[in-house]
Amino acid sequence: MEMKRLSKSFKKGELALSKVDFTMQRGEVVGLVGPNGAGKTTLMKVLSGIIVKYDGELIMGDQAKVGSLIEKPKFFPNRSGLYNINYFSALYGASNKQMDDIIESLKMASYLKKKVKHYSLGMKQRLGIALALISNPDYLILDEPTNGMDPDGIRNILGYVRELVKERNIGVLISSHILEDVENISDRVYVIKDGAFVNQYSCDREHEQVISLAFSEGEVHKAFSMLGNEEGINKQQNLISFIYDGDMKPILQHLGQQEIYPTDVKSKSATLEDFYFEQMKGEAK
Ligand SMILES: Nc1ncnc2c1ncn2[C@@H]1O[C@H](COP(=O)(O)OP(=O)(O)OP(=O)(O)O)[C@@H](O)[C@H]1O
Repeated sequence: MEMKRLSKSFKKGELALSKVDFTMQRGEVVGLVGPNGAGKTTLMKVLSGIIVKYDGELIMGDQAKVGSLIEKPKFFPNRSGLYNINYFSALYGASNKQMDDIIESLKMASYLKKKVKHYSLGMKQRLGIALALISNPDYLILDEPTNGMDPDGIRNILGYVRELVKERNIGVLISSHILEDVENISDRVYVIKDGAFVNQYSCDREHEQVISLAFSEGEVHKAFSMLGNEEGINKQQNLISFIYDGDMKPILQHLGQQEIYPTDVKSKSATLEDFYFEQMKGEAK
């Protein structure tokens, strides 16, 4: 699935998405993160065919099917979950065996006979995922699928999505504000801000470290101005931190030449969260 130079505006002169290039292969999980209003849902709606008026070129394999869970899916609220599942299964010609597998994997059996209007948010999310899978899609688009779920539920859903990718070789695009979840499940993550992709994060970048250097109060400002050209550098009180993938020795020697020595040096593996805040610099945390 490929999207070239996607632009979308809802209001004249205001672009919700601006020249976005996107690709997703079958067999991979792609994350999508960004602040409220960045354009995540709009992109997902275009990719899943809910929004059909846009500028740009969407390229998809012949007869590729897309299943999606975006915002509030349309259920029959006065009917049971089972009724909803049977209704949509009949519509898409899904087999009973296929539906039984989905129900079992999503652990939905205990509340399937309840009316959907009495479902909790997490139950509705699971039903939405089940319905997105009924058409046996090649690509699955999930907009905040773990919203409203308890920790057990989140683990179950994310584990299930990973299994689906492996067993059925589908491609999954998933958004969430829980960056740790996105990092755990994705192969790579697009970071979107103000309707444009600002960067991409690869989830196997183990080599990158977040370095934290502590300085005495008298020296922290001088150290900051000396290190100021390190990418994504941050200063909080007497701590200076930045993402770094090289040898620290030259940096410490550079400071040492001015007789500035950190009182403490710490490093930890960089995470999606570190990367995200580096990209969002200037935004409120
Ligand atoms: N139907 C619509 N009519 C008018 N403007 C819209 C519509 N849908 C989205 N927008 C605008 O497009 C921009 C992107 O919205 P979108 O819902 O894609 O953001 P998002 O990244 O999914 O945000 P969130 O994290 O809050 O879900 C916002 O400025 C929003 O107000």
